[in-house]
Amino acid sequence: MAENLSESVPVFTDSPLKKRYRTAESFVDFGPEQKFPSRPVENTITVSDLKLWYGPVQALKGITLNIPKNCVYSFIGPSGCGKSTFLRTLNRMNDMVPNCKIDGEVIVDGANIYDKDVDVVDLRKRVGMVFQKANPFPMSIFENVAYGPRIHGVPKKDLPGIVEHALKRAALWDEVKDRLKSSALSLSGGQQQRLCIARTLAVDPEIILFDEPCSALDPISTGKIEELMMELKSDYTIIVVTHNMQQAARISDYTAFFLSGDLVEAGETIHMFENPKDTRTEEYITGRFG
Ligand SMILES: Nc1ncnc2c1ncn2[C@@H]1O[C@H](COP(=O)(O)OP(=O)(O)OP(=O)(O)O)[C@@H](O)[C@H]1O
Repeated sequence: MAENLSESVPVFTDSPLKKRYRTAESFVDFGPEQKFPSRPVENTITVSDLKLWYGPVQALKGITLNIPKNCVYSFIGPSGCGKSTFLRTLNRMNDMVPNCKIDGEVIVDGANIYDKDVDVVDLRKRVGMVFQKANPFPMSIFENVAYGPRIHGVPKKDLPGIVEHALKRAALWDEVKDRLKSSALSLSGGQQQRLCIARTLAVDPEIILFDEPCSALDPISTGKIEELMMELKSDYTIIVVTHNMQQAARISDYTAFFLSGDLVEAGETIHMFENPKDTRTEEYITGRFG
């Protein structure tokens, strides 16, 4: 079995992609012998012909995309191409935008999240979100993480265990375990972002949407969040909007490239960066535009 698998998978050793990025300022390295088995994947989100308008302006022009379970999926593309808009359609965050109209289907766990009877609060518990700028509540570290479970009716006696577990999972526990009653606003920017991740994890989501989670962070804090996203995919599906192509290449299993409201190309990250099918993708990832 193992032999068959190793025969059937492409092995990238000294690829043009590695050369390209090594000669640029980045540190992208897919490792000496990364293997990408063609395996059957189970999708957690299936999007069909999704269109979105802000008033008269069409921001998404018919997006069709499958997102597999337990992966990191990056959305890339130039400013204004619609990647954040698309991300927000996956847990109906655009519902709050006046004059926003949506057409098409987003199936999560077998049900269209745009059906009339969908409980949006429950949807956002299952599909959590971490924003560009860390936004802790002006309360203690403990209360920030306990907030979600509390409003979802978790008994008080269970909160300390949930908070500890979420903070450990967000790789923050060791840094805050002796100051849980301190204000969350006393944490550094990177710690605040990990606290926001812990807050999201505390309500036990299946999918976590990250909207440029590192854009306000220094390289060390960015590295910690990237490492965390890669660890979390064993239990969650991670979807991340990023402007940083090196980041997409470093952390994601799959990448989708958007341009002017269209999905130009999507697939395994290694294949997209190594051998893009569309010249517009190639131009974007090689820095010729955007
Ligand atoms: N609330 C809104 N009302 C009206 N237009 C909007 C709104 N949000 C986004 N848009 C428009 O929709 C288009 C897509 O925006 P979106 O923020 O999704 O792009 P993006 O690719 O995430 O950009 P960036 O990388 O700059 O964040 C843009 O033309 C933008 O101006």
